[in-house]
Amino acid sequence: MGKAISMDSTLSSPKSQKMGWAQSSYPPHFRQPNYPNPRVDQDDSLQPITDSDPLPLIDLQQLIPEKLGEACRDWGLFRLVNHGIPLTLLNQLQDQANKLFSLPFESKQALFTNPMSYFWGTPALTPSGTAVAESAQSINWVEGFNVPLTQLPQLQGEDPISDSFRCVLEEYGRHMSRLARSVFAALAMNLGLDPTLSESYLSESTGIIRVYRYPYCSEASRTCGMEAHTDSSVLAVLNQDNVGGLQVFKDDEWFDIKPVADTLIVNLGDMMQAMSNDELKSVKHRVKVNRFEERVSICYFVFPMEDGVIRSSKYKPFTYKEFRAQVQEDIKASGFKVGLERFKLSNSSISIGWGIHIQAPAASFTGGLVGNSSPFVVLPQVTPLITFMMVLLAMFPCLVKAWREPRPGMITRWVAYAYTCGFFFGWHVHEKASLHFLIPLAIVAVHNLEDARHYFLLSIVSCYSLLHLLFEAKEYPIKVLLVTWLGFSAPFSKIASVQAAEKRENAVLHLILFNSV
Ligand SMILES: O=C(O)CCC(=O)C(=O)O
Ligand SMILES: [Fe+2]
Repeated sequence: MGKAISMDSTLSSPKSQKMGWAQSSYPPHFRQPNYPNPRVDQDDSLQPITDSDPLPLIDLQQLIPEKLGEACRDWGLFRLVNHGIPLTLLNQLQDQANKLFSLPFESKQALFTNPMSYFWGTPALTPSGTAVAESAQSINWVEGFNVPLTQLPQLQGEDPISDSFRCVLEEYGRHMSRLARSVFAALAMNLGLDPTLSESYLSESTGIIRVYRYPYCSEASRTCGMEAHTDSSVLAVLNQDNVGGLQVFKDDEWFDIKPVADTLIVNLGDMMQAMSNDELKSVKHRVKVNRFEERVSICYFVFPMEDGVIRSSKYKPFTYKEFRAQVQEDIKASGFKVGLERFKLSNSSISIGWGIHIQAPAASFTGGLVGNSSPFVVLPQVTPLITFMMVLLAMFPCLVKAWREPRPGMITRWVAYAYTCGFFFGWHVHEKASLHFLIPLAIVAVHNLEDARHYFLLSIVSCYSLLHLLFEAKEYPIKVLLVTWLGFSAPFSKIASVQAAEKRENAVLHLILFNSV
């Protein structure tokens, strides 16, 4: 990389940003030339923890899995204290971020290239770091740098700003991995997760750091720094400056997550929720913008292995790669992330083991328990179009014959045949539909022994297929009678057909004799 960045001397101080002199460092969309200078009399120091802070507090030096689990079940996020990151490093990181953001807009675009990137207006990025093009574009009042930690060495070069940024991030990244590992291990223990899965469920090599700046905005009440969302990661660790603006949604209310000195915010993402079978929450959160001050935050995200399968009793097995692709598809199509809902098994889904889930069809008034589609476990799903083609194909010989030699006397027979095809191959055909072909067949059976034979066979099939509809105890005798009658009548039908065959043979013999005489 190593590009030398020329900096305007008035832009070199982060403080100059807060005084509103540095509009040229903002993406053009965020520049507000006529807006009065932001207030400069803000107290820059972070506040200590107070009793009024409702957030659960977790001490990393004394990590108690039960306490951690409770915080994550209840809030899906917590404030982390005693995290072991030196205060000097945290301050250096904030300083470096401020310096980087105060570079002219064009320089920032040039400085970070694939797979690192500079972005603005949306936090939704593709794996290569470019913004996902949303169909319904809603601008988020934010700019940022996306840095996959494994790519950090790429920032090494002669440019002093990006180089010092790299050094600080490398050290910070190591702390983040350590933190994520400890928190995940404690949560996994609390959930009773299989320890052999840990490696694929939390892959430290996937760690990325996002550094955000939320410019001040005259229309703060109508502008979103970052719209409400859940994170796709396993865990996220947020490090915010003293401005504030982060909010979480809990019990139908938005709570301010106040900046507190020397603490970090850890929040759970969608992957953690799936792994925990929805026991833990991927918390919904958003960022508000400030009318007078810009805000800087540094967020670390860690994900599962791309191709590792996540198994859960609440979701279909999926890989993080599939999840990410689905999120991007949804954002492109509708502007919104649908997230875990896309992979959810419905309440009527039954797990039969070996990772196989069957969607149990719901009973409906018209469809009965059969429903419109009972999914197969192994076979491909049959669609109405396929069944339509099958019915047409089965009817084809009959249709061709009827077309070539139209015989009105045969119409009942053909109707019976067409219904039989529909019964065998049609879409959502109930057993009772066998009456469709049995009734016309009964009519033609009176005149033709061949048809009578077909009628006899099909009426047995039809009667047997209807037996399960007689499920009440008092209907049992009817079942027995039906089966007995069918069983006894079979030999008679055989005798009748033999007699008929004999008659036919005699008739042919007579005919032959008569002709020969
Ligand atoms: O800037 C923040 O405090 C939060 C950022 C965030 O929620 C995200 O990047 O997903
Ligand atoms: Fe987030």
